[in-house]
Amino acid sequence: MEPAVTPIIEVQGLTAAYGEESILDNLSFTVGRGEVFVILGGSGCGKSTLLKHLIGLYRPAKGNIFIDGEDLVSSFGESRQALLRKIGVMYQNGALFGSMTLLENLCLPLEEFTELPETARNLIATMNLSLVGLADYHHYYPAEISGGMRKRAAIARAMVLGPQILFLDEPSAGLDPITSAEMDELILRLAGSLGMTIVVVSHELPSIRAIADRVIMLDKETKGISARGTPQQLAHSTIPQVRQFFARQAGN
Ligand SMILES: Nc1ncnc2c1ncn2[C@@H]1O[C@H](COP(=O)(O)OP(=O)(O)OP(=O)(O)O)[C@@H](O)[C@H]1O
Repeated sequence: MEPAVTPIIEVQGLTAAYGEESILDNLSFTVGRGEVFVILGGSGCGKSTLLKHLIGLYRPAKGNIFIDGEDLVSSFGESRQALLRKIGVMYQNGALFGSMTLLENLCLPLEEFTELPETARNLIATMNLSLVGLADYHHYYPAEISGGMRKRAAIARAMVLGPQILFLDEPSAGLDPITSAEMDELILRLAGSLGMTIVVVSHELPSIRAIADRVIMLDKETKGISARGTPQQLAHSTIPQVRQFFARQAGN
């Protein structure tokens, strides 16, 4: 028998609410190590809400989240900090500091969270910029580079502390098709070469088809997961709503 592999993320019975209003109800799923896992769904179905729970920004109304076998929900203090260090996040708008160069943006978390000397910090920051193809741009300010490059720089910053899991909120949003395809290639390269687990919130179906090992599709009506599986499985779903979602994009 194959040894059971602990999933890197395990969500059990997650209910998420803002005040009295529940947005997600009793969600359970796992993300395997090294997977590119996509959270998909229409506007307002709770994708960002789920992401914010997975990265520890919000605590669930009910349920458990295990990261690398450790309980995120009840963690606190130093062990919570250690757990959160396993996670890197790229927010939808990148959120780089405009007054700092790309290198300075990447050095900032290293200054804040490590005791490394400046030369080591610069080396790690430069290495991470190289990983996303921006080695030659380390002295540029965010406003001096394109939107796609800013997103790649934001991914490099999310990786600079060496997380095991990378969360990307809508990495292709607002990018033209070519730049979006380059973003897909980058995601596949990071997962393939570095073995990172990457959780992507997206509703860009061409991109989902290109990158996803597995997808969960959230449903606003039921507040649950309406479909789960590989993109190929979802394209042949017996649920018309899920099938239509994929078919619509295929016609574009
Ligand atoms: N901080 C908040 N307080 C109260 N309600 C919120 C808050 N954030 C989101 N919501 C509500 O929760 C629901 C889900 O929002 P969420 O942003 O998670 O959806 P989404 O799937 O990411 O949507 P989109 O694709 O449009 O970004 C929406 O009805 C939204 O209005």
